[in-house]
Amino acid sequence: MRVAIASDHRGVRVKSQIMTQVKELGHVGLDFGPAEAKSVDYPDYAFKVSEAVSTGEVDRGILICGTGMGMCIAANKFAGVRAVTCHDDVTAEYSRRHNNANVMCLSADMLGDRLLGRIVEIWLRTEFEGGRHQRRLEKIAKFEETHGATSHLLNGAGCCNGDAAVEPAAAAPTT
Ligand SMILES: O=C(CO)[C@H](O)[C@H](O)[C@H](O)COP(=O)(O)O
Repeated sequence: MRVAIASDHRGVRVKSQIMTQVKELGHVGLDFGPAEAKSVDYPDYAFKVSEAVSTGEVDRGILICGTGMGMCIAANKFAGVRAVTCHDDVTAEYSRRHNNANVMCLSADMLGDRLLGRIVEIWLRTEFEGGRHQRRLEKIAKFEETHGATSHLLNGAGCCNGDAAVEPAAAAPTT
């Protein structure tokens, strides 16, 4: 599989550890940054990876920040992205078996290296079960389609460079 991996400043060390592991497991690991542990904003990196998953450029994404929570919130704004925060063997396994998660978010601050390694291995090797779970995911996909709350592409809006993604909406009249 092609796996895009990114982090914020808190996850840079863990990112390179996971990159090595992903390659050792026989996958193609793609580093979506950042290259150094200087303070950055996690949504910029979540958006890069989620866009790649959403468009099919990669099969899966792994995102690492302090808690694994902010990355997950940002990642789920993209069509077709099913991002989860995993913190143990069970969440790693069931996020695949039942949710067919295609983006996994991890905490660099709270999980030790051995546990992280186990979570990554389980998440990459566990298959989706389909069946009744497929029906449920189709309901989510349908909602996404009809409500159009997510965007497919960043369209060069520049938000991955830390700039504003879109022009601010016109200010509402105050009177
Ligand atoms: O989950 C997160 C965001 O919700 C992360 O913990 C971030 O890494 C964290 O918010 C970054 O905080 P910092 O004080 O700027 O390092």
